[in-house]
Amino acid sequence: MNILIVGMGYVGVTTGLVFAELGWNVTGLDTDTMKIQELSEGKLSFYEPGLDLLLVKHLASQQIRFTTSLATAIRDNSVIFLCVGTPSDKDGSADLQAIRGAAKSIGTYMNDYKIITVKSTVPIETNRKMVDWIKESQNHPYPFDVVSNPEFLREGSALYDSLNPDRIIIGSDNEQAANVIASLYAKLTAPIFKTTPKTAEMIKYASNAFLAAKISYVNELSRLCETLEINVSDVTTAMGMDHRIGPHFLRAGIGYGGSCFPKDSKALLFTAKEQKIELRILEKVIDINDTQSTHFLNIWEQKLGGFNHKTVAILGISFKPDTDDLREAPSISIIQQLRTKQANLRVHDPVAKLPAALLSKKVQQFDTIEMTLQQCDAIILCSEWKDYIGADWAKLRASLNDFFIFDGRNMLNGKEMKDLGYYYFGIGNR
Ligand SMILES: NC(=O)c1ccc[n+]([C@@H]2O[C@H](COP(=O)([O-])OP(=O)(O)OC[C@H]3O[C@@H](n4cnc5c(N)ncnc54)[C@H](O)[C@@H]3O)[C@@H](O)[C@H]2O)c1
Ligand SMILES: O=c1ccn([C@@H]2O[C@H](COP(=O)(O)OP(=O)(O)O[C@H]3O[C@H](CO)[C@@H](O)[C@H](O)[C@H]3O)[C@@H](O)[C@H]2O)c(=O)[nH]1
Repeated sequence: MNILIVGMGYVGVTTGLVFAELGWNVTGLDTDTMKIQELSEGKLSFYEPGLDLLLVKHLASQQIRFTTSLATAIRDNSVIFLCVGTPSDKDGSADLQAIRGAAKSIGTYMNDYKIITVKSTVPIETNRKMVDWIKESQNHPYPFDVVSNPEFLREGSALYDSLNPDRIIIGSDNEQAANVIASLYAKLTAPIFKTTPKTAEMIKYASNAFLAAKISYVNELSRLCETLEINVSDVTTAMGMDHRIGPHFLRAGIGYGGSCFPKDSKALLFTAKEQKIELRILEKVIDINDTQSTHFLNIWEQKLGGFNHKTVAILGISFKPDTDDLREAPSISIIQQLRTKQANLRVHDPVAKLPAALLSKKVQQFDTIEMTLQQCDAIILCSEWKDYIGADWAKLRASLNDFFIFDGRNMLNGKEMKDLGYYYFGIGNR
């Protein structure tokens, strides 16, 4: 079967390469000609462990190819996966411009039966609307089915997650179309859950909002633990030993970021408001996340005696380790807050680069941890890269002017850092 993937971002590239790995013929399409040119040369436009090698492997095997030629790609492929972006609009709703654009192109260029599968995260009822958008743009009423197949991969472990999913959700009103999509995943061992398109759409949002809620729950708890002088990590480690709670997504920190939790929680809230239903827990989840970094910056400011004219190292700017994605990264909000407090910032990340608009005489990025820490008064850790966990903190002390470490991810051992002579403060973690 020939598969077309529309949208060559994190999800599209990973999905395409995974289908190539499973033995299918894949074409990757994007409107961004530069991206397609680079992919055709074996280069990724983003950092994601393992994908680079797989890209080179499947370019060589000709299991995957890339194009910007919409009409030909649509005609040549019977199964089309939509992996285009669905970013937040100003009002919090999902911007469906790219999805609608792709649907119209498919309607315009299709020449026989197609299964159009939506992998992008889209609001409830979008799959139903897709049918109308495609029909409106058809010159001839070729038959087609629209299937919802939401994606659950995490950045930083996209390949592993896609090859080892906990479940595969297939939402379709047509059993035959659902079976075709299920057959594409036959070599994976994951359970397949078949349902209606709108239930599939809801499963995606409900899952992300629940994971975000777990994080905001422990983040709010971390504020109380901080004042009561209780180590929140000890509390959550023990909580996680209860199999009804589970150990995952209980790490307190400066808040969740990334291209999904912030936008998807807002989009679900928008849908609820449209239906005049209150989702009060979700409202609080978002509010706690929006205020978490400021809550702890204020505490750290007091410990340090003010950020004014202090030199502060920011270690780890990506929204989580093993990615260079800065979308909604808490580090960016922290950098902006510290700039208004007149701090001088020295920034480091193993792969992510600060956008030029954020760089200035007072905000500079360096290539090594050692260079970054020169003459710093304090360090703020924003994402838990292994480079920081495994750093030689005894040696690094020599570069510093003062020894404050504010650990926004509770990634270092507080006792060990104090033994090395640092003033260590975490998130609800003394
Ligand atoms: N990033 C993740 O970890 C992740 C995980 C699960 C689900 N999702 C969802 O998957 C979708 C894609 O996310 P992403 O992070 O891969 O997005 P992205 O922004 O990295 O990539 C989207 C790509 O689509 C392309 N595009 C836009 N309009 C197009 C069109 N009409 N035709 C062809 N290409 C077009 C863009 O040029 C871009 O390359 C979103 O709905 C997101 O919520 C993302
Ligand atoms: O205990 C935790 C776990 C995560 N985070 C933060 O939460 C954010 C999101 O992390 P993660 O979920 O690992 O990464 P994403 O790539 O954003 O993946 C989420 O969003 C994707 C897009 O929808 C979904 O496909 C995935 O299932 C879902 O985990 C990051 O800022 C993490 O630092 C915490 O603060 N504490």
